[in-house]
Amino acid sequence: ARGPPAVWGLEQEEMHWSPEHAQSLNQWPEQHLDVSSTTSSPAHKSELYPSTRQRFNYAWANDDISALTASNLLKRYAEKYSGVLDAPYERPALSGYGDGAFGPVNGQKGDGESWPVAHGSDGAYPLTPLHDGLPSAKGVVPPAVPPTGGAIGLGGSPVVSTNLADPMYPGNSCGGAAAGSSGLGSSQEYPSGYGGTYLPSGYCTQPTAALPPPHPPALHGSGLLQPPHPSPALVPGYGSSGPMYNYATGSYPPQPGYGTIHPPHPSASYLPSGIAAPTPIPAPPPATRPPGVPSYGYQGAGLAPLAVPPLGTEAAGALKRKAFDISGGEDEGEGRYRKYSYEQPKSPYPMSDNGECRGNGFGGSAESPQVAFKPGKRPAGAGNAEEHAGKYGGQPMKSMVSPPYGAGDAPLRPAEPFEKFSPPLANGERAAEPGPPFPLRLPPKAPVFGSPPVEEQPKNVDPLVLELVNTKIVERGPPVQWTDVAGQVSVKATIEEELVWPILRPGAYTGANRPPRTILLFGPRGTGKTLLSRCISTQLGSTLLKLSGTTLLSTWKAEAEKILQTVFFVASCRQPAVVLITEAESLLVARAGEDGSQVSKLKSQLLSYLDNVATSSEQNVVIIGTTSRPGSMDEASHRRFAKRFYISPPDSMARRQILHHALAQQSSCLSEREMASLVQHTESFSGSELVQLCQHAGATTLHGLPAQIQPTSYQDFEKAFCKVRPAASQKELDLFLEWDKLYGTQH
Ligand SMILES: Nc1ncnc2c1ncn2[C@@H]1O[C@H](COP(=O)(O)OP(=O)(O)OP(=O)(O)O)[C@@H](O)[C@H]1O
Repeated sequence: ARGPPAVWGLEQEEMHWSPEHAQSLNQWPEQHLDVSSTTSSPAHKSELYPSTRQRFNYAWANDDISALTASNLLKRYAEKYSGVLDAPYERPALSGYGDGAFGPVNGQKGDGESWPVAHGSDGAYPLTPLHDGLPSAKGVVPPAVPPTGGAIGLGGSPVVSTNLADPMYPGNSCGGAAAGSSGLGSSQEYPSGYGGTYLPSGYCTQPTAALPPPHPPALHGSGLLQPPHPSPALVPGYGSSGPMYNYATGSYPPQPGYGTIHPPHPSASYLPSGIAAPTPIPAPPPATRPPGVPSYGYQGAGLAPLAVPPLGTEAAGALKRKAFDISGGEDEGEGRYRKYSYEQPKSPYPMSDNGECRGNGFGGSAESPQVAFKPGKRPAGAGNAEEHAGKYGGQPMKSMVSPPYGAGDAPLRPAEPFEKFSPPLANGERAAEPGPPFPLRLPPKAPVFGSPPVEEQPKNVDPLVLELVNTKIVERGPPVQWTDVAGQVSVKATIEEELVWPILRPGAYTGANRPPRTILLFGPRGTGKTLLSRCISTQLGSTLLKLSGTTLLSTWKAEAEKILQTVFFVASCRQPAVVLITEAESLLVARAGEDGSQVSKLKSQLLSYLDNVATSSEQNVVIIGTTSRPGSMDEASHRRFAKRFYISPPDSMARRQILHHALAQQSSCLSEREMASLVQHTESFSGSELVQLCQHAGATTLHGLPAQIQPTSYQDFEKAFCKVRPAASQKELDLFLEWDKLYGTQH
């Protein structure tokens, strides 16, 4: 038999293809099969060899074949090819294709040379395109997939198997010897390592006598036997241009049990024997990385993966936080917001209403033994206060290196206890400050906003203005922790989840929900908006630049635009940075006043910065605006802030905490009932007003006896109430609530 003509023509120039060849090949089935009858029973088609029926369709389709002839042919071919057809796909034709099938070995076979064939290629040709299991015939040898090991790779690739000198099958009694001597193994191009028997045992099942005769020498000589595989890639082991197996045998260590083998892939040359070339696995894009993937630096640094709450659960989170607020934080011991809350202070004011304290408005309580008030103790760690104050209180900062977010060993969150409220002391030192979670400055980065690096002095930045910004606007106050802000539990939780964490872990927050970079805090004066902003800056480990809108328009009016520009320039250079603009409404006022031209200029300048920060993905700059008059801003302005949080006056628990800690700074004697009354009478007081109230009450006592002898009493507070009143009326508070409903971010 001759090979199928359809695939031969590709190298016709090389093999001197001519129309005569085509004609003779087109007649190949008739000539070879010697068909003489056109009758064929359907029974023959369906019954005799149903499994191989399709493979011989070309015979049945011939009109000249008789049923008997066809039946005999089928039977004969079935016997002959049963071994081939039913064999695993790697077995057949490896030597059957031999050089006859694959053509010139390394391009060195001449057309006129004889082509030794192991056991004939007669059957291989017609079967090649029909055998579904023959990858080489179908052109599906996957050269790009290296075998995973010597044995597997060899077994899985028919081509490689052909090259295999298999000591396990030394005496191939069923043609193997012949193949070894006359097949590829004996080819002069192959060193001895490839010689010997290279047929797997599967060939033993094929009786040599049953194999069809080899190609007529005339076909070889005429060059008509072209390789059925036109692409050298399909013949990796033998193609002259195939790169896979063209290696010197000696360069590969012998494989145990298989003798010398070819390497799985050229790129595996650096690998020890038997190890497949690694398939490069592209790193998943950051957008698809789940939080636990170790490619992230902060986890690689040995930090435990943080369970980052998924975005998109805002509503559920808000509900939980609301529930927490409504319940007054009763579940805070177990709740997730415990860290945002003050620890419920144990009252230092026992029931001592027996008249010992002067001006006790509650009258004496005979049952209540009086216990002298002990001034509030400094929490543990107070010994570090001086050290800490020195660190943040005027001494030059030693460490100006940014926390290595995502790469270093620095904790991503400070390990603060989150239980104790320890507000900043009046003189700037901290009582129980655990210290900054990380150094507060970044190395200069390439700035955004189109400015050059900080090393290069920008031409359009006035050095004096730059100095002003560095000295007056860049804040160097003590760090503020979440627990330093009384109340606002749900706001703090929302800000941490939606702003702080995403900035600290950029890889964990990707996709459509870009973390907000612009926040508006609105509420009555003194409710802690600035304090909360400083806390956010601390949590981010960022530089804080605090700019007052009214100061910009009054004191610094002449240089207002330059200052605003320089503020954002410095922020860009000192990322991560928080630009806090207090009284933002003065810059974003809806209607222009007398100096409308300058205000509108500043307004558009600020709005462009807001847009820039919100859209740029390259920068770690957060803009926080605070206002106590949100209604005076136009909607286009306040909507530039991605989140708008209402910072309400403290609730009763927060008031108690603020009072408690304010009084801890001075000597006082208030019973629990007095404290409860105080909390009750200070509704709608802001935090700032509560602190003022305590200061006034404490100052009253100084007029008489020394403070340590005359602690602050409730009567002192009664007098102080005359001086300190809540600035926000109930009507104003209602307006805040209304505005919050309209424009505020639910949390
Ligand atoms: N929630 C609070 N927890 C603890 N202290 C508070 C709180 N709110 C206010 N204070 C006290 O009041 C002081 C002033 O607060 P802060 O400046 O943050 O208020 P504000 O809302 O920014 O005021 P303004 O609107 O005038 O800018 C703080 O330094 C702090 O001592």
